[in-house]
Amino acid sequence: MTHYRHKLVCNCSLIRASVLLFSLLSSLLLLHCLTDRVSTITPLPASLSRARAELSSEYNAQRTKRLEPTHSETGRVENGLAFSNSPAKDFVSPRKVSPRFAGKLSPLGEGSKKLPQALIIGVKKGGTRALLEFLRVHPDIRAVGSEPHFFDRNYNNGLEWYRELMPKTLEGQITMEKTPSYFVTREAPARISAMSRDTKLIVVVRDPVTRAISDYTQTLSKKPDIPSFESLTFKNRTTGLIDTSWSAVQIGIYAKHLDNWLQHFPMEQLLFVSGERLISDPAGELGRVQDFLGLKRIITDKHFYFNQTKGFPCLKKAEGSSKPHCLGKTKGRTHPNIDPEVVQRLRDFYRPFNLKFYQMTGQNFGWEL
Ligand SMILES: Nc1ncnc2c1ncn2[C@@H]1O[C@H](COP(=O)(O)OS(=O)(=O)O)[C@@H](OP(=O)(O)O)[C@H]1O
Repeated sequence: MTHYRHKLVCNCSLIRASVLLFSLLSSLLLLHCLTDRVSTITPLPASLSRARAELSSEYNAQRTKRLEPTHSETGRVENGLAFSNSPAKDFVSPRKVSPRFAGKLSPLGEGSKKLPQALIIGVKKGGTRALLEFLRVHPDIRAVGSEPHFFDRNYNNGLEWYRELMPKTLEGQITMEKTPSYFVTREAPARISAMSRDTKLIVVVRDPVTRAISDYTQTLSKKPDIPSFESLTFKNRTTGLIDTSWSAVQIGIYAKHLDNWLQHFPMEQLLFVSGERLISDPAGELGRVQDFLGLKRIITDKHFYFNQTKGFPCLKKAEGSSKPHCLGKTKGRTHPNIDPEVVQRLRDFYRPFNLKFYQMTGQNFGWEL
């Protein structure tokens, strides 16, 4: 009996020792794995990366807010382009990140800066800021907040300079930027094609007459002493000859500008977004854009509400935020009243170009002709 009890005690100690040894080994193994995870960050499979990206979306938005330069009236960069999207100093362990602090740029700073695969190339005052802000809600899109003006003003800085401006992206995410002046820049198509022949190009177009008035309203807000819209429209008011060298008029000759792009890109690589429908049916236009970019239709009706005070659709939640977000007060300015005769003269001027543009794009934009 004593012998049996002794044997039982021995067995129990042996089992206890084995359990202890096993748990010690498991802890060591776990520690090793964790160390390995931090020192060598291997890219995650696309689906996992995306899931993580979605989880960390707010974190990124908060960072982006801190890092992005402020925009001028025109949405142009005021404090230079050299801002960074590199990981914040206030490192947050991914396991500690609550969904509230999620971001497409993971707190580990994963991903890499890539040249854009898609660009919003125009048109000025078409609604380009609204489109970009709406698109940024998509977890598979990462965009530069400012306008880089690389293919017009900053081309001599080189592609590496341009790439440095881009936010980091994970596998499967699309890098984007918007610079509305590209559409009217003669050299832009060849330069973009030299970067990549596969670049997807998005153009937000708006009735050229309203666009011209919007353009003028913007200039007037900065230089209140400029001549009237009516006098700037004409080379000679008595003969009624339109001044096509005035940029406010020139930009709206869409067919002419498009012709230049078609020398370098096939039509399938261009998408035309209606600036008017972007206001009346933002989800509808965003659906087309997501399809064009080969993305899942994530941005839908549920993301928008119509803000009566602003008079425009706004986001229920901006990228990574839980708060409603409308564009700033430089978007949706009140236009001055323009002499109806001048407006009519401009409509007559644009009619043939608009018809040509409808024909080229195979889309009827419904502008008053
Ligand atoms: N959701 C929403 N909120 C506010 N504004 C909106 C929106 N959607 C389109 N728009 C129209 O966008 C026009 C400005 O166009 P852009 O952003 O392309 O201007 S810019 O070229 O970047 O300066 C701006 O032109 P104006 O109304 O003349 O100010 C707006 O009509």
